[in-house]
Amino acid sequence: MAKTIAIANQKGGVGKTTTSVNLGACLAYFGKKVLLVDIDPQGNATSGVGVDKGDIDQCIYNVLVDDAEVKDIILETICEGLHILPSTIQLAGAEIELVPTISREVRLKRALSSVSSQYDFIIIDCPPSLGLLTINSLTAADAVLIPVQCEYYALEGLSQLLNTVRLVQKHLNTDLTIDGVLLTMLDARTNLGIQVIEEVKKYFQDKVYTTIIPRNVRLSEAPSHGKPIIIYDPKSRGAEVYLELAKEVIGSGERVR
Ligand SMILES: Nc1ncnc2c1ncn2[C@@H]1O[C@H](COP(=O)(O)OP(=O)(O)OP(=O)(O)O)[C@@H](O)[C@H]1O
Ligand SMILES: [Mg+2]
Repeated sequence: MAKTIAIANQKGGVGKTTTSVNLGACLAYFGKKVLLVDIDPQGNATSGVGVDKGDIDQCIYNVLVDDAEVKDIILETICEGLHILPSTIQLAGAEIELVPTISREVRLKRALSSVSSQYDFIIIDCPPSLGLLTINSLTAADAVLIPVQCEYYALEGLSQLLNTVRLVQKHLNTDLTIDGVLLTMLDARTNLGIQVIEEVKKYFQDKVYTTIIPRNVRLSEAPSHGKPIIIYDPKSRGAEVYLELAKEVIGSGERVR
């Protein structure tokens, strides 16, 4: 069985997709079999691994709404060992279309269980909201990784996210753990970044990843080339830190297959 990690924060632009794509690619680089699940209608993780959204007939929308088989929709990516369950803008309708359906919160979990044994890790890139798509992700996950940008108001909104995690733990997925907070986009030249690190560590203590992701221009360029950083610029600082994060994630325990 794969270890399933949801990358979630309802705040926009904190590094969820950058982390999903690059953690996924780096885990695959270390020989792990990885499924990247794009559950954001923006489809940034899909294009970030080189898949042209215009070429896709069916996406995760069909899995969630039409009960399509996951195995028929998964695509290979430019990284060996990294597969993607893609998303397109069609998914935007799912949030509303799922509302009146039976077992609407467990659809992703059920769908992924059919392929889980084929992977070491399943990484879910969540949208910037706490709606049904994020609830489905938290219900399907063993762990949640929360990217937090090293900026003012970094902790704002986190109590709402933690509350949602607690509700999912109580009602839908008792096994869900918070594996950690990942500090992202640190600008080491500013005192602000250091202050945010201290504040986050005070609040989350040992639940903060040792790896901290700095601001790195190569990381922001890579998506427009449809490549994860280890392919776009393997010698960059961005590649180094995401490899470090992948090691940390592998070290913190895979499920025994
Ligand atoms: N470490 C970094 N250094 C420089 N730029 C970064 C870094 N991480 C992310 N970015 C850039 O910041 C922007 C937001 O990142 P990203 O798309 O990963 O956030 P997100 O949380 O997925 O956003 P959304 O909530 O819209 O899904 C993107 O343009 C991305 O390229
Ligand atoms: Mg995103």
